[in-house]
Amino acid sequence: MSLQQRIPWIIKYRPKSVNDVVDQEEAKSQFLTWLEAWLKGRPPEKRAALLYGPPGVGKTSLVEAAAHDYKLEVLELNASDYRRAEDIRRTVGVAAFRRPLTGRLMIILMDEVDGISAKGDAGGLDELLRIIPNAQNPIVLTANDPWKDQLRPLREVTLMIEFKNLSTGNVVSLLQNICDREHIECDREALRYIADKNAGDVRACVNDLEAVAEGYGKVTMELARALVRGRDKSIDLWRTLNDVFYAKAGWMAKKAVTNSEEDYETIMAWLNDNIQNKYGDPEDAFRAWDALSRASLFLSRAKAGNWDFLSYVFDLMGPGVAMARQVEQSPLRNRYQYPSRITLMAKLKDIRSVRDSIAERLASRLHISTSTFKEDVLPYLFIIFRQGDLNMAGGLVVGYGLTESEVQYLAGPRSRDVLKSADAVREALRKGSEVKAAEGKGPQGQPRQAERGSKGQLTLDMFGLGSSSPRPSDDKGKRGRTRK
Ligand SMILES: Nc1ncnc2c1ncn2[C@@H]1O[C@H](COP(=O)(O)OP(=O)(O)OP(=O)(O)O)[C@@H](O)[C@H]1O
Repeated sequence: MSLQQRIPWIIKYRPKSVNDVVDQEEAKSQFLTWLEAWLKGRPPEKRAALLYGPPGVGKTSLVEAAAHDYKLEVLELNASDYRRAEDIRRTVGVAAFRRPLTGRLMIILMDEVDGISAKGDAGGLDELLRIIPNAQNPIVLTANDPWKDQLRPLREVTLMIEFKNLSTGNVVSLLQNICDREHIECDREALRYIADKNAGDVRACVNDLEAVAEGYGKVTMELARALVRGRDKSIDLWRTLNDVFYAKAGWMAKKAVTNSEEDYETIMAWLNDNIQNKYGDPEDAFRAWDALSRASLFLSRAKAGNWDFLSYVFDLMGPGVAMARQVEQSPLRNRYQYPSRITLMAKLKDIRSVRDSIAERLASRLHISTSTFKEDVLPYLFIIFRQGDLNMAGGLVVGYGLTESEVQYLAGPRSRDVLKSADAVREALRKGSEVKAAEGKGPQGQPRQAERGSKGQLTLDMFGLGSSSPRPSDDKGKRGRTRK
């Protein structure tokens, strides 16, 4: 793994062994007794265990840690993705009766079974109930709230294991341990503050700790107070971005955007400006930006009253951006950056209108349709403006007469550099014109294009924007003009 990549602390410090799971002694003992019955070849009467309790207290961690200790495979599924009877049959149904090649047991882990709704299930729950009593592999279900009515039959056939919130003292020690291993200076009182604010949710605590430490290099009470109290905004946003960019599956990214306290446009602006920071591959980045621009389209339709479109907005902003990263690489290590004000405004106004205005103007210059432009040309413009040669980008700005907000759209965080480069191109063109004029006035009075090019001067031809093209708007009247 390259140094550029970083692993979020909740993954880095996930318990590797059952001993690392803190403060859940009773749950641990119940779960291990149940699992050991399986391992001894005497499957327990209840062949599924239902681990329940508040979020972020170690339910999933315990299952993964036990699998690690006993060298068992885990098949992890998300119940909300496996609602239909057919899906359950194809996944849990097959796995429950099959031994992996190692011949050892395989734990089937279904997260969030309380996400199964009675209405939308199309038989998923019934199918699960049919499989459990005969399963040949241990099935583990997790839930935050197992007391919903429709889960009653499931409660009857599973071993219910309760997980409680961790005590503040244990959470503080856990956070202190992370700080020590990261060599981060921390104030114990600040850790206590973070633990209190999150009321036993270790995932939230570790995320908050990382947000403070990563942003400031230390964890003081002052920082914890300022940041953790304001978590609804800054930390929630940070968490949303992290959960999208580091999502291992589409549903995780979707959950991140739907659970965020931020408004959709703000999340979009942040994602937009940080895609480049996180995705090193231009094609990944393009796919992510493309998904975002579609999300923006659906959002405007939703706001026009078609609220059904909101679910597409979530799909495109979350899984659309997360799954755009197809290469086998972790996101880059770069820190998140605040979207520049102009970008934010441009995005909030409407990303699409900027895109459409570029498409309309440039498509007619290139004699292609706007949809061909968007599909075949725009991706290259993104690459040139965001990662390519600045001189080329500057030339395109001048040649196509792009406005500042259009440059913002194409270049994102690099727009200032591109605008500067465009100024340099204008200046070079101006000087070129002066030379031309001077040569025109010379004794022979015969300036030759080829000679000027060979002197290394810039011309719009160099950018494929020769004089046959219509003149760019902000260049009108300047080309060929001489300065006295
Ligand atoms: N008891 C614990 N001991 C050590 N680390 C923990 C514990 N509980 C949670 N964590 C940390 O918090 C992260 C999230 O925990 P985990 O996924 O196990 O929570 P969960 O109870 O399954 O939550 P959810 O109900 O939201 O799925 C873990 O990666 C780990 O870093």
